[in-house]
Amino acid sequence: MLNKYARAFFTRVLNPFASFLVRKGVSPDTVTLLGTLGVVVGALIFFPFGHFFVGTLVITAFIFSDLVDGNMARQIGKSTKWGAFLDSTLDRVADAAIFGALAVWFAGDGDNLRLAVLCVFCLASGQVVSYTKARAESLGLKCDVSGLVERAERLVGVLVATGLSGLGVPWIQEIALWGIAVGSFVTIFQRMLAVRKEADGLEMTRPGSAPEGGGAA
Ligand SMILES: CCCCCCCC/C=C\CCCCCCCC(=O)OC[C@H](COP(=O)(O)O[C@@H]1[C@H](O)[C@H](OP(=O)(O)O)[C@@H](O)[C@H](O)[C@H]1O)OC(=O)CCCCCCC/C=C\CCCCCCCC
Ligand SMILES: Nc1ccn([C@@H]2O[C@H](COP(=O)(O)O)[C@@H](O)[C@H]2O)c(=O)n1
Ligand SMILES: [Mg+2]
Ligand SMILES: [Mg+2]
Repeated sequence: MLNKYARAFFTRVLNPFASFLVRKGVSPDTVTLLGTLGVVVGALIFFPFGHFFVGTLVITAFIFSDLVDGNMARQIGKSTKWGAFLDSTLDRVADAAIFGALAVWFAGDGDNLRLAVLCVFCLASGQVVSYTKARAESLGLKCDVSGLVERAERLVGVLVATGLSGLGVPWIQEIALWGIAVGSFVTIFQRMLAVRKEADGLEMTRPGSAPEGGGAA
């Protein structure tokens, strides 16, 4: 949903900054790499020690690089397959750092095993959500349904709630984590059903055709 409705707005807002970086000769890949590094370092330095508010601000500052890199690539007319691969792969790394660092806090000084497990579930289910689309596309199948909770929802949910929790708002983080966990679980099935439909449709038009791209796991 956010991807559909908020992306255009943020693209317009970030456009001047992306143009500035292009003029300075910065490459989209550099922005992808530095943005991810900032998110990972911000998450690992602050969240495992319970510094939720500052951590959220640092991560938020870097996470918007994910919208800037693609914008820059489009401005210079160099949207490459390598860039798409790098962007998506590092998205997974950033997501793992955010939810993993929160899990470390809750399993340790945060002393809340339920939330630690919930963070691990959010991490794992979020990665599966992304994998469904990546695997479908590698098989030449469309995964047209975005689903209830995509990456933007996961990030906004966890960051807003963690930032507010750092300011002392009670329960907000637990509510957001449950929302992300349930939403991601539903999204996995939404995407699997969509791909199943697409695969069945292709099978009807090309019965008995050999599976494509079967080598990858
Ligand atoms: C007093 C308040 C204290 C609290 C402070 C809180 C501050 C934090 C506030 C906001 C955090 C904002 C987070 C920013 C979100 C960043 C968005 C972003 O990068 O999203 C990435 C997403 C996807 O990008 P890609 O196309 O590059 O990636 C694809 C994706 O990874 C796919 O994964 P999947 O979805 O399938 O799981 C892969 O399949 C694919 O391969 C990959 O390419 O980009 C978008 O979706 C674009 C839309 C972004 C919308 C951002 C909206 C932020 C909006 C508002 C936040 C403001 C809230 C203010 C809160 C105040 C609190 C009351
Ligand atoms: N280093 C990069 C990063 C991205 N791209 C291209 O942009 C697309 C992603 O756009 P976002 O707005 O979601 O960042 C991606 O699919 C690539 O085509 C790139 O070329 N190099
Ligand atoms: Mg990007
Ligand atoms: Mg990305």
